[in-house]
Amino acid sequence: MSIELNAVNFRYGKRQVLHDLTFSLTAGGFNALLGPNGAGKTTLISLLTRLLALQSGSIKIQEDDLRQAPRRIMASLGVVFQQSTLDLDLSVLQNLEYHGALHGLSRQQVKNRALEELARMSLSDRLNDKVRSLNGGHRRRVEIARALLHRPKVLLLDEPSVGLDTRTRLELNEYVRSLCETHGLTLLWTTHLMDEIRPEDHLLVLNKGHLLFANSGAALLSLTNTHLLSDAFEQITGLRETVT
Ligand SMILES: Nc1ncnc2c1ncn2[C@@H]1O[C@H](COP(=O)(O)OP(=O)(O)OP(=O)(O)O)[C@@H](O)[C@H]1O
Repeated sequence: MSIELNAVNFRYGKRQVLHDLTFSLTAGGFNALLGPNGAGKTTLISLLTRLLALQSGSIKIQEDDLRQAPRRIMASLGVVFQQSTLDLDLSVLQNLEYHGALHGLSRQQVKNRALEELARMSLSDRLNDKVRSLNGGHRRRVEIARALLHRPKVLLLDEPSVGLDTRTRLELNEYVRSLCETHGLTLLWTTHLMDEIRPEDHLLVLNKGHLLFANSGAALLSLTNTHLLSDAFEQITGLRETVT
């Protein structure tokens, strides 16, 4: 499913934090939104999910304008926010049931779909466990399963690997990539960590609200005449990569 932004600007009060953003995402593929802290990644996700209202410019998802067809667009989006929104004292299934109900799914549908997604993650046996008992990587996977319950065409993930150790981060990244193939999803993964990115990915590099680059990782390597994406990122943003 294609996503296109055209001349999007955004201000918090008088402070402009997104500047004239025009780009599109590769349909059915892994798109990486890269940028250091404060670049505007979360603001952009908030506009796409309508948590913030668009002030100027337009966002189109598969020919639908976000302002004109918000319901249809929201039904086609799945979102994993930067801060976890799971209730730790509810079971995995209970966390999913509420979300399913919001999307008009019956309990049985939720259970079937939840089992389907959790099986893919080898977590079927944790359906009735409290989320509190899961490790960080598994909690993130449960959030992804929840975001996929209503079978969206687009999955937006806002820095999903924050707080995870390197191995868990990379496993999660690998898993999400496999979803592009199994679900035909258009994926937007935001991060500031270059080891989560591959040369074949479509990259959008944002810094201080300006789009610095929009093309493949391989094109970024060629543009900066470097061999490592981390060096290329450093060169284009003028910043060293920060690991949190
Ligand atoms: N509610 C707000 N009011 C005022 N300024 C804000 C607000 N939210 C974010 N900002 C500012 O907007 C800019 C972009 O922030 P945003 O959170 O979108 O960036 P980000 O790339 O997601 O950063 P991070 O990686 O730290 O989450 C920053 O300068 C931030 O301080």
